[in-house]
Amino acid sequence: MKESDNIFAKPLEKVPDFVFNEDVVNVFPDMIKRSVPGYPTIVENIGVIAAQYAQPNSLVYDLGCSLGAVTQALRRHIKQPNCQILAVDNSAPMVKRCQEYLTAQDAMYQELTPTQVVEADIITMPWQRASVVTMNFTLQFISPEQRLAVLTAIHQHLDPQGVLLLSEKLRFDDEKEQQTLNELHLAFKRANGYSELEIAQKRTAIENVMKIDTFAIHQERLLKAGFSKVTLWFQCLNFASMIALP
Ligand SMILES: C[S@@+](CC[C@H](N)C(=O)[O-])C[C@H]1O[C@@H](n2cnc3c(N)ncnc32)[C@H](O)[C@@H]1O
Ligand SMILES: O=C(O)C(=O)C[C@]1(C(=O)O)C=C[C@@H](O)C=C1
Repeated sequence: MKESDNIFAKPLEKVPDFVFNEDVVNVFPDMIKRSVPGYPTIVENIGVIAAQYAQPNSLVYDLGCSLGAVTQALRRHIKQPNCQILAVDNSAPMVKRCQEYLTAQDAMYQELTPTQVVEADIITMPWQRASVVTMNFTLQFISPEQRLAVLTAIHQHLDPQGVLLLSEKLRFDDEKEQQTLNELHLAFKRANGYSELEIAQKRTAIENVMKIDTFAIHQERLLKAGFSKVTLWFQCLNFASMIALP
């Protein structure tokens, strides 16, 4: 049963750093839909875009898969023969629940792309060649000093006809733009039923563990990692999704 997110609804003596634990897993579908403007559109169209780049007989990564929303979209849209999806997350409760959801999807639909869910750390795991890599609001939780190495490894293992699909919360160098889009994001959260207390406590919880960059920094880092072209295909308020070509 999908629960509604009220993790930060009561005043906390000390707000702990945000962790993708069992409590978050239980409310995650509600939390991310009410916190990330455009999330359903991004997830579904990652499936559409990935299907244009997936190569036959290749691996597809969903990095930081959480409960597998993107993995399920990939399974619905990718039709190339003999593709395999590797859904990766370093949260044990996320991996356990993701496997349960994918098993349920298997029971409802025939001939979905075979998928394996693994608990692993993107920073240290061994890489395999792939034609599609998705990182949907995951890189922002990896420490900034480790992001280039991760993206370089992804590029080195990416099929020349493949693609990296990267979604991130953005910050903006222009002060007025930052203030406007940040305020509109808070309005989005209020419109989705979050109280001022929940918004404030969630901000405190993520401020040390979720470090966001500008689009320019993402673009520069991706080009440095070896990607040839970075295209912004979607933005809703301060949340965006990019196509990075090898
Ligand atoms: C905002 S959630 C991603 C949302 C998900 N991709 C989706 O579209 O529904 C971030 C996820 O990244 C995972 N994560 C964070 N750091 C990681 C790491 N170093 N290795 C693997 N997974 C990581 C977290 O456990 C969490 O499930
Ligand atoms: O920026 C915020 O206020 C958020 O809650 C963002 C965000 C995210 O982008 O991943 C943070 C944690 C949860 O995974 C859901 C949403």
